[in-house]
Amino acid sequence: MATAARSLHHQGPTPSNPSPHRLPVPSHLRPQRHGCCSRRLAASSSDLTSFPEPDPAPNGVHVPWAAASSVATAAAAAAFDVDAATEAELRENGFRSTRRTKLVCTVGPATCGAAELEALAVGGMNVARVNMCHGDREWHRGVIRAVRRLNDEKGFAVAVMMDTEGSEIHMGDLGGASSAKAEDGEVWTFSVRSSDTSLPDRIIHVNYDGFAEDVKAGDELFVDGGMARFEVIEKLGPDVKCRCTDPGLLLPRANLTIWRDGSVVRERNAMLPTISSKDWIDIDFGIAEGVDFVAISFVKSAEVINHLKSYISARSRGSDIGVIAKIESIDALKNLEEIIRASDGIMVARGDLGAQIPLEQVPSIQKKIVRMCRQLNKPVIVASQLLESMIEYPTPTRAEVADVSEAVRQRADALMLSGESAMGRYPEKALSVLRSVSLRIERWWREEKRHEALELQDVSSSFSDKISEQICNSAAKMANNLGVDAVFVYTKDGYMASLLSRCRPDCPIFAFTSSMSVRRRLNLQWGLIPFRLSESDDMENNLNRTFSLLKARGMVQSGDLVIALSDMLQSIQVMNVP
Ligand SMILES: Nc1ncnc2c1ncn2[C@@H]1O[C@H](COP(=O)(O)OP(=O)(O)OP(=O)(O)O)[C@@H](O)[C@H]1O
Ligand SMILES: CC(=O)C(=O)O
Ligand SMILES: [K+]
Ligand SMILES: [Mg+2]
Repeated sequence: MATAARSLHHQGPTPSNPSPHRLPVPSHLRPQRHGCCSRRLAASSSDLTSFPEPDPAPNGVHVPWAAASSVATAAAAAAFDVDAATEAELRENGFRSTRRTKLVCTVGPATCGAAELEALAVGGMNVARVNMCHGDREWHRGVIRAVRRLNDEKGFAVAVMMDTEGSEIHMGDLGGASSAKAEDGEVWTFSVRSSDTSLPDRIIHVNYDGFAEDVKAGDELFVDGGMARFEVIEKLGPDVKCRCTDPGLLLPRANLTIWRDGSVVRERNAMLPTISSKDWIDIDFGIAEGVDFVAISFVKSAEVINHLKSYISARSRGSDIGVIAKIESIDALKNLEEIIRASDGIMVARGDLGAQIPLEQVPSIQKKIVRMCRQLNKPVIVASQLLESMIEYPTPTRAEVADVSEAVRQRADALMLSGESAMGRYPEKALSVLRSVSLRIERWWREEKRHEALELQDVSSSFSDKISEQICNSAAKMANNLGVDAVFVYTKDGYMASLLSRCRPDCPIFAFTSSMSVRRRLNLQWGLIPFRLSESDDMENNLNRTFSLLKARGMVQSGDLVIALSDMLQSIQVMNVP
């Protein structure tokens, strides 16, 4: 592992001893389209200290939570938070119609400004993802802090996910060019020689030292899973000459996959560590900045997830960070179940997955992973190319809408935008397509009463957790049979809320927790509306307080039928809101 690790061009500390030093900041990685975010961030705070009145027509309109009408409510509400976008949705449509599928947006140059981030939050972004493959440290810091500021000042609860670069083989950055076109029959050179200056025409830098050793004449080279294809014709020391067989656009830092006789070549590159030296430094950075999730690229086994989880718990005392395993390699598929069990959530990273296995296998594998995650009670994100054409165009293709619908129908916890929100022309429109398609399919599901035949296996290990699980399974059944308006769950660590989410009940789940970080993490899970509430030990008191706070803000009404659960008491109650 150590030798392989060193052959990637990100030199740094070893995983067991990551040093806090910062990597140099390559200027070519700075975002191009919207320029410097930090400048915008600095200007945004002054106008937010007063709380405007609630907006009566809140769809898509910012409604600060503290807009509650009376002083008394404001004082009581100090111990109570709900996401401003959710509150708007609840008031407009009633809570039965809230969106259950969660939305993750990759932030990039098109969306890193404070105004663009706020527009995404208003549009329903539950999690903001930053990809450590792109952008520099200051840029990432600016985005993470801007999201935090948005949460603090405007009442959102957007979680932040940091996605590691991983030891993937990728091209360099094209010497600053935004793209390069490879034409049919052209000969290009892929070289491990690095160069600080821009490279001559048709020479592409590759970040992995073993590249020339791994390839053979006759191999196929896939750029970004097939955006362009080359055939290896000759090796000359560190240079590999290739002929373009499928013309296409080469983007900076595009991934490279080597294919031989119909399958992916995994030679020395199979030995590369899942978490590279640079990744460990990025993870330290993520811990320091208090991100909510770390997504690990190209996970091969459960071991690395376990290692990372103990690393994080040793380093980040108190604050817990969820570890998401990205399924995007053949090895991950071989060890799927143990990886899911070890992690706090899964991403079906269809981009790279589709470069490692035949494309026609991706849909069935997605379905299998989504199902397995539900069985094992782990949130699952379906990612990549959901609305790819919206990078360029303001409307999606019919095929894309069908793909999004299918992921919602499979009842994945979350859908993710990549390039659509990071560097596309229509980030907000793309998000609104995800939102409206999700709402439509979810409603269809409820109206048709298509309760799936999925028999949930037992998943909890301790006896106490088993009790919670039985309570949740029963509560979800009761909720559907009685047609209740909502299930309330009072939860310390979020586990009971996740067990309820797993049942995918017809009604929404109001999850109350006293922890801000638990609340943000619950934002990734299907059907949960996370609230922060400083709870007392007295359940009766909690309930009465919740009812009056929710009523004061127009989020429930007298007579609404509710099932209330508590993980502390392991209780279940059915009642009408007084
Ligand atoms: N911080 C950023 N700065 C500049 N461009 C970005 C940034 N984040 C994303 N992008 C652009 O958006 C595209 C899609 O983003 P995405 O995060 O899905 O990356 P990716 O490179 O396809 O890799 P991965 O497999 O890690 O998801 C990228 O290829 C890149 O062009
Ligand atoms: C999201 C990601 O990493 C992929 O699709 O490859
Ligand atoms: K990544
Ligand atoms: Mg990937």
